[in-house]
Amino acid sequence: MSTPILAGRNLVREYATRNRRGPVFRAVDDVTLEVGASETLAVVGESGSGKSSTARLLARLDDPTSGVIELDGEDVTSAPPARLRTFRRTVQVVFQDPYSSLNPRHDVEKIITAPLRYQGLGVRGDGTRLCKELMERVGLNPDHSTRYPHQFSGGQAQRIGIARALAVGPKVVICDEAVSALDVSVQAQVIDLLRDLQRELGLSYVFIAHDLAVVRSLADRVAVMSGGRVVEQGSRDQVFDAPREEYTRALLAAVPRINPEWERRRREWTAREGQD
Ligand SMILES: Nc1ncnc2c1ncn2[C@@H]1O[C@H](COP(=O)(O)OP(=O)(O)OP(=O)(O)O)[C@@H](O)[C@H]1O
Repeated sequence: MSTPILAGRNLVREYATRNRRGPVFRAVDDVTLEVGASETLAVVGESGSGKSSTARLLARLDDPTSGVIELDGEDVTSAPPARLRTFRRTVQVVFQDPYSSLNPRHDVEKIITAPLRYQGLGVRGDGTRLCKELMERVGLNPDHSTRYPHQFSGGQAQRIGIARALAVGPKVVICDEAVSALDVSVQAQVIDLLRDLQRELGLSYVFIAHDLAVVRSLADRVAVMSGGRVVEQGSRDQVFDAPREEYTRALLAAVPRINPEWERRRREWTAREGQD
């Protein structure tokens, strides 16, 4: 890989424990990850292994206790606000739960064009056209730009989140469990969309997931996390076909564990499918 487009080096994130005088809890422990242009790096691991905390650091939504974040080789760890705004033009995030990450009081056009307003890129006049183009691009009916999040199914709402991420023309999209709570068939459709977008736009993805089946169809490289550390990192084929670590072998062999909260959402969102 030439200079990675986004990298985290020796990242550490400590949280204070409930007992403030007690020891700090190290959720991310010396993690180094790199993603190259048009590449997908999958970060996998069990619940609590530190994936989301790492994603938040890479997205500059949280500050590392120590370590460095680099964009195109430039250290942006303590970037001033103006630089951070440019960073957000290049690195966007799609979150796990589309409903809680989309403002329920805003219509789709306002949601999708929000990052442009944040960037001060001004969307007056052509905001509607841009929104409709993006909606079409992610497989949504552009006539629904005046609808609100609750009027969409889970899969459709996640497409809105993807359109919003694309609005500023990013190079990297961090997908934090972006398809985990979707029904399996909807999951496959959203993954197909992500793959098409990558091909067309040359996007890089950091794809956070606990579901290895999902990762296999998308990843170029895989990093396996456990207890806040990266325990194994390699090409998709190496990690899947010849895992070096016992932990990875166990993860590959594990029967997917049902998370009751995701199951509840999955049922609720599935009920909304085909609503429109
Ligand atoms: N703000 C916080 N304050 C204290 N502890 C936290 C905080 N955020 C995360 N943690 C802890 O850090 C550990 C790693 O959490 P993280 O969410 O990064 O893991 P994960 O692999 O993404 O798991 P999940 O898939 O369940 O979200 C967990 O033990 C979690 O309880």
